[in-house]
Order: sequence, then C-alpha cells, then structure tokens
Amino acid sequence: MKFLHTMVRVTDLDASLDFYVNQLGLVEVSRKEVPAGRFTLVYLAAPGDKGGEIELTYNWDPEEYTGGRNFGHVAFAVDDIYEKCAALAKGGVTINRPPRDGYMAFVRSPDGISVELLQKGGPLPPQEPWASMPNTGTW
Ligand SMILES: C[C@@H](O)C(=O)SC[C@H](NC(=O)CC[C@H](N)C(=O)O)C(=O)NCC(=O)O
Ligand code: NI
Repeated sequence: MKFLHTMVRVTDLDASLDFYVNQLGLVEVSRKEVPAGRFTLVYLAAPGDKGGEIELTYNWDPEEYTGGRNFGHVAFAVDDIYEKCAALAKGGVTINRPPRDGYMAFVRSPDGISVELLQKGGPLPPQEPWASMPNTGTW
C-alpha cells in the first residue's frame, strides 16, 4: 500500500494556493475541474518529493467547514526552519508555534489547517528571536 494524499477542503482556492505554493513552497502537480460536481481538485507536493500530496478540494458553491477536532496536522521536513519561518512571517503567515527549540514550528492555512514544520536532521542551535518568542496561537 502507498500513501497518496491528504484531502483538505478550502473556501478560497487562490488564497490557499498562495499559502501552500507561494508561502509554504509546494508545487502544483495536477488539477482536475469537475463541472458535474461543481468542484476543483488541485494536487500539491513538496518539490521533488514523491512521498505524498495534499489534495485541495474547492467546492464552487460556498460551504462552511467546521474544524474537525480529530484532524491534527500535515507535516513537512524543511532545510532551515528559521529561514522558512522568517519567509512565512514576511509573507504574512502567523507562526503560531515558533521554532524555539530549532526543530518544530506550526502555522495554519487560510482555512485553519494546521501545518507542522520539522527541521531536517534534527534541531538547529537556538537562535533569536525564535528562541525567546512566545506562542501566538494554537495548532
Ligand atoms: C480523486 C480522488 O483523490 C478524490 O478524492 S475525489 C473524491 C470525491 N471528492 C469530491 O466529490 C469533491 C467534492 C465534494 N463536494 C467534497 O467536498 O468532497 C469524494 O468522494 N469526496 C467525498 C469525501 O468525503 O472525500
Ligand atoms: Ni482524494
């Protein structure tokens, strides 16, 4: 068996693509418009990673999505968690759980999907301002 994707429903496809692609750094692998079902599917992956995708589901007719508490997060390993968090913050993404430990950070998508970032190869040395930065939200 092979893990394929995690599907998340999004309320604003452009805002979600800006977050997952422009801010987080994923790339669009494919997309499928389904007029009969009035929805669009967009498959995203980390560059060069065949390990699995995020399937964004955009329903053309507005829906309200209440956050399923049972859903936790999607996680990505990053080359430099400090650089990634600084870039995300510069792009207007709130770092809910800053990488105080040089290893783990959490941000949220425009629809509140929790995204975990983990430092490849283990923790980096502590670095300000991250080492003393408080949490700014939940994850
Ligand atoms: C192609 C495969 O990866 C899919 O996930 S298609 C599954 C299908 N998706 C939809 O119908 C999307 C629109 C629908 N209104 C929705 O919001 O799900 C489906 O069966 N979805 C139901 C589900 O619970 O995933
Ligand atoms: Ni699917």
